[in-house]
Amino acid sequence: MVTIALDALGVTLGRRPVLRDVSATLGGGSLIGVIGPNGAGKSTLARAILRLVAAQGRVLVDGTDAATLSRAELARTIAYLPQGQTLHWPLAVERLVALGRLPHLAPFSRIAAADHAAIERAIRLADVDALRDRVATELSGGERARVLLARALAVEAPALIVDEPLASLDPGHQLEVMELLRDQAAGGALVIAVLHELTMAARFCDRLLLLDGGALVADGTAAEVLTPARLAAVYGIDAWIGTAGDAALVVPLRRCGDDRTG
Ligand SMILES: Nc1ncnc2c1ncn2[C@@H]1O[C@H](COP(=O)(O)OP(=O)(O)OP(=O)(O)O)[C@@H](O)[C@H]1O
Repeated sequence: MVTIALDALGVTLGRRPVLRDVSATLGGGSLIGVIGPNGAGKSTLARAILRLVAAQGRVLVDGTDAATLSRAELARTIAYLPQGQTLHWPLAVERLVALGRLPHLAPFSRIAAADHAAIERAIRLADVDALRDRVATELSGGERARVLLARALAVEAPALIVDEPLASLDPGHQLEVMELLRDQAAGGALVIAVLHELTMAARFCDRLLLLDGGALVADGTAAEVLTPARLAAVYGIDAWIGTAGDAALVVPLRRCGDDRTG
C-alpha cells in the first residue's frame, strides 16, 4: 500500500496564496474526502500532489520526494480524474479507457494482454460496458464522467485522486461510484476524492480533509469534521446532521442568518 505525505504544501497563483502550509499523511487502504467551499483550494491540492502546479513544500510518495519521480512513474503511482474534463477528440469509449494504460507502455509498444485485462476491469467497474462502442464526445455529461473514471481506473495505480467524481451523475450512479471508491480503498488503494456532496462524504469516507481559504482547517472522521459550528463557519450554512438507519446524512437547511426555509 502506498503512503503519500504532504509536508507544508503551499501554492501561489497569480501572487495569491491559494494553498497554505498543508501537512497530512495519507495512507493506502482508505478513502479520504477533500471538502470545502468553492475556491477553497481542493483542486489545487490535487494538482499539487500530482506536481501539475508549482508548489512549495514537499510531497513524499512512500518516503520518496515526488519531485524526483519521472512523469511516467508518478502517473503509474497516482491515477487522476480531473475536474470537469472536456473531450476534444471523437474517440471510441474503449479506446479512451485504453489511454489509462499509457503510463505503463514503453514508447511505440503495443498494449499487451495485461493491459487489455485492466481495461476490461475498468470498463466493468465504472459500468460503461454498454457505452464501449459509442463515440466519447457524443455522450451525456454523466456518461462521459463514468467513462473518464474508467480511464483513471484502468491505470490500476496504488493511489487514485478523483476531483468531483459525482458531478452530473444521477443518484444511483452517485452511490455506485462511492461504493466503487470505497471498494478500491478496501482493496488497499489510497483514494482521495474531492467532493461537494457532504452526505456522500460523511457516509463513505474514512477521513475528511476540510479546506477553507487554502488552509486545512479540519482533518478527521466525518463526526469530528462535520459539526454544525464548522459548517456554519466554513460554508455559511445551517445544516441538519443525523442518520437514517446506519447512513449519515448532512442536509443543508438554510444560509446562516437567513430565516427563509425555502
Ligand atoms: N491560474 C490561476 N490564477 C489565479 N488564481 C487561481 C488560478 N487558478 C485558480 N485560482 C484560484 O485559486 C483558488 C483555489 O482554486 P481551486 O480550483 O483549487 O478551488 P476548489 O476548492 O477546487 O474550488 P471549486 O469547488 O469551485 O472547484 C480559487 O480562488 C481560484 O480562483
